[in-house]
Amino acid sequence: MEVNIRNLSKAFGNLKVLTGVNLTLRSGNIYCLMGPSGSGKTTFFRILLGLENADSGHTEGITGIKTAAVFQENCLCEAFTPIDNLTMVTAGASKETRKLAKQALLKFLPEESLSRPVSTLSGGMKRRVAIARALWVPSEMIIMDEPFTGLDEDTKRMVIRRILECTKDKLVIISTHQEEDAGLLNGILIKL
Ligand SMILES: Nc1ncnc2c1ncn2[C@@H]1O[C@H](COP(=O)(O)OP(=O)(O)OP(=O)(O)O)[C@@H](O)[C@H]1O
Repeated sequence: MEVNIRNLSKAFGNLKVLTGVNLTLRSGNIYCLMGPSGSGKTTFFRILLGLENADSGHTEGITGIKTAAVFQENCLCEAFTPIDNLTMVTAGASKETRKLAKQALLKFLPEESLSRPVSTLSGGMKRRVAIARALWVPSEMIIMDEPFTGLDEDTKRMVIRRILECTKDKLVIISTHQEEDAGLLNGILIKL
């Protein structure tokens, strides 16, 4: 799968956020999107996800592809458990599905945390649930907006190992402020 982004521009009033962005993104790669705060990383993701319209330019190859995302705000259902947060994004919540969701989450979190409401988890634990959910849902493309925020160094490295294991044939785009993350992810650097 190949996604082509051609001459993409976006402004909010007088503020030019994206100006003539040209990129070709291919499955099997992890792209690390870097740029100072306010350079338009989230805006770029929102355009790819269809949540925002570009002012000009276009994207090819993205219509209809299954996409998973980690947003900066986690976007979890706080009253529900981590297991519920995974099963609710896939069809059905059979015993078997719940068992698989639990197995997926155990790679990220201690067992005791999986059956209490997300609202009782720490910030870093919530982040891990959001990442586990994006890796759990069937997808061809995964977008992660600063997924490592709030994770300590060891946890970040564990999460990166999981991302590498789970995304082999997918197109993955991850924004980060740490250039070393691109190295850890064997990622291709994109500077905005
Ligand atoms: N809906 C909006 N209306 C007006 N301005 C907006 C809107 N969305 C984003 N902006 C502005 O566009 C600029 C880019 O924002 P964006 O969130 O894309 O940056 P970012 O690179 O993701 O930043 P950070 O690294 O801090 O998350 C910022 O100046 C922001 O205030």
